[in-house]
Amino acid sequence: MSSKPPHASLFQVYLRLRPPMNPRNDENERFLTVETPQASQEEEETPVPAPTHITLQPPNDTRKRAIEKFGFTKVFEEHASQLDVFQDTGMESIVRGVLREGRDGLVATLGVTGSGKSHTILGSKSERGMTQMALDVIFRSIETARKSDNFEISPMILASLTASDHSESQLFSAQSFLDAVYGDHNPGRSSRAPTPMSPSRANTPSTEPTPALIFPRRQPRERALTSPRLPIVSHLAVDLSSNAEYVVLVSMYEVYNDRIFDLLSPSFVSSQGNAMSRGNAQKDRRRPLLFKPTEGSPDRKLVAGLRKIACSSYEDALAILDVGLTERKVTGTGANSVSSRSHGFFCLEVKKMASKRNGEMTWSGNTLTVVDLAGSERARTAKTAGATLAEAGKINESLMYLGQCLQMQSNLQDGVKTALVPYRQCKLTELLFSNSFPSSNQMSRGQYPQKAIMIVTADPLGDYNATSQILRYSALAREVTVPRVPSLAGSIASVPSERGRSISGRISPNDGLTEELERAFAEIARLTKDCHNFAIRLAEEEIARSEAEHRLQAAEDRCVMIEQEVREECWADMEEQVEAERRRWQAAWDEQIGRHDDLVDKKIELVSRGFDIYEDPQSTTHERIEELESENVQLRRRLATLEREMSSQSPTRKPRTKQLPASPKGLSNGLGRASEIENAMQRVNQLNITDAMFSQPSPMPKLASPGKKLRKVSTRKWDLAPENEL
Ligand SMILES: Nc1ncnc2c1ncn2[C@@H]1O[C@H](COP(=O)(O)OP(=O)(O)OP(=O)(O)O)[C@@H](O)[C@H]1O
Repeated sequence: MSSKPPHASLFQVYLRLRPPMNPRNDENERFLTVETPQASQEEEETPVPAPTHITLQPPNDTRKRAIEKFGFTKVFEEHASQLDVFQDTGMESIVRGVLREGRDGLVATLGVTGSGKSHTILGSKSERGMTQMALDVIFRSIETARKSDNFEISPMILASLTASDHSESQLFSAQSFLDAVYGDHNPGRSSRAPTPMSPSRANTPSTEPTPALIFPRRQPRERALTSPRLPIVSHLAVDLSSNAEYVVLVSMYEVYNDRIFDLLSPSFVSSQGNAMSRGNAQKDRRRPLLFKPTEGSPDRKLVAGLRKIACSSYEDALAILDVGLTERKVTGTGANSVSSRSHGFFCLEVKKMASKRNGEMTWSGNTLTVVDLAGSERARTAKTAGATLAEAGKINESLMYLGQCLQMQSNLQDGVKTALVPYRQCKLTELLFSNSFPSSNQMSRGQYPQKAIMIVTADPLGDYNATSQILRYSALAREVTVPRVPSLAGSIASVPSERGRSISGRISPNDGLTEELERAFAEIARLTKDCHNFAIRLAEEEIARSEAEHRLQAAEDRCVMIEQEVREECWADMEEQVEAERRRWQAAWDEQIGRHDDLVDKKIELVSRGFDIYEDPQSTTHERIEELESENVQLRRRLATLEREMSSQSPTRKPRTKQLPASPKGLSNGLGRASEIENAMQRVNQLNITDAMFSQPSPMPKLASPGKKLRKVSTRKWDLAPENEL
């Protein structure tokens, strides 16, 4: 068995073994051994090649399982350092591809939870990971090729970068982004370029696009300020001959529950500012992004609408990485205290600027994507429940699809004509593989398939079943051996022939018996061979069964997840209904209370009226006086009219207005109107009396109704008007 030449596969697959966490305390049996490679016999001075194969020895249980042997591009044993892995996986050539050859690069880690994926990709407090080392190599390489020593990302550069970007992204300078995240208390960042509002920039035409840069304020984490500097990779810097300006755009996203979320534009702030502290129960209110062809890139899918941060230094890029990592979903499980619950994608786009004669800037470049996959896990081992278990279901499902794609890759190498790699089954495989198959159109435009490596991590003392599952679909080659049972037929066969020759030194005369024996031996040999073949088939079946078990496990996880989702939906529905009902009852209650209050008010009013009916005597008196005065004026007018009439009938008589009160009876004459005048005069006199009466304070009690009395003295029309008018 030999692993296939690297160029034949989409991914070069490396295996890295994790050292035991506590060597003294590990009770688990080691199930994985590294095959020692054979040194070339011809050239004795040639160093021993690196191991490429491992053997998986099933645990000694009742199940007779086959021994499996797996082949990889290279196997890194427990003692391999971060730098060994960086150098020997060919990261340098991947970075060179991005910087010089116009080829995208992809580095991903795959493994069971807790096997060391994040350690490999992101490092630890004392050592850097693949991402940081790749960033260091990139920045060291472009610094030597830069035209100017003091390159600063001006608003103009940012604007031209935005115009050249096809992924509908929002671009910000690292400085404005970090200012938004950390505010002013940002020690250790004084070396960065001035802010866009600083005086040195005041004269620059403000062409920087200004989409809202909202980010919950954070306290800078300790790690961001004291990031490790080891291992040193300065010797790996790529020589870039051309003098140009470069900008590195950093973007980060995670695939969580098969949806893509930007890690650099969070939508909510956790109280402690750490994703670890965010309960998984908290609803995900982030807006998922689409992986789609865009207007500027119709034949290639891109994650659209990401936030991209333009960095001109290693420190800036590191700070951005740190911000994104605090947003990533991680949680503590039974298998790993800091377990990644999403597949993290960290994209480093290296943009090279070329200025045209008219001063216009054009940008070209490629992307290095570093992927930290979430680990497959068994609910029993990880002791997960609820939302974390549901997440695990999604993780296992996406890894199962990834396994199918990787298996298809090894089939392609074997020359098996299979259908296309089924990478469109989930977001994870789409993101990992869609750039591996550029269309002929893209190829003609100089877009080559990406260079990709997969680092499979395994714990030789960990979970045998989960590890063998991962190795089965990720290995470039696989061989199954069945432990041989000592052949009974062989031992029997050897005995008579020995005996036959040793006894006489000649061929036995009993030829018939010998022939029969030989036939029997041949039969036994055939049966033994069959038996061996059956054993191999049995081993294959055993593997298929364990794969089916794995799928069953994934399906069960999915069921649990669906159940969880349904429960959550029902719960949300129920809550909504209860809330609606509560609101309805509240409204009815408020209405009832309102009505009751009105009723009480009315009752109070009625009761208070009964006790205190008050009429302002003064205002009533005034009204009455006015009324009577106007009546008086009318009466006087009437009187004057009557007098004029009378005087017109007897021109010799003088008007007797003043005498009227003195002798009212004297008016009773035969003219027919005298009595009327007399009445009127009486009324006038009465009114005068009433006037006098009202000008005095009212002697009547308040409750008495003066209106009634006054009404008696009011003049009625028919008292004065001529009869014919009535
Ligand atoms: N090569 C190594 N050398 C030293 N420590 C290691 C190594 N690999 C892993 N570890 C340690 O093992 C623990 C688990 O590793 P890590 O978090 O990287 O696992 P993981 O595969 O990313 O898990 P998950 O999928 O749950 O996120 C960590 O404490 C890490 O520091």
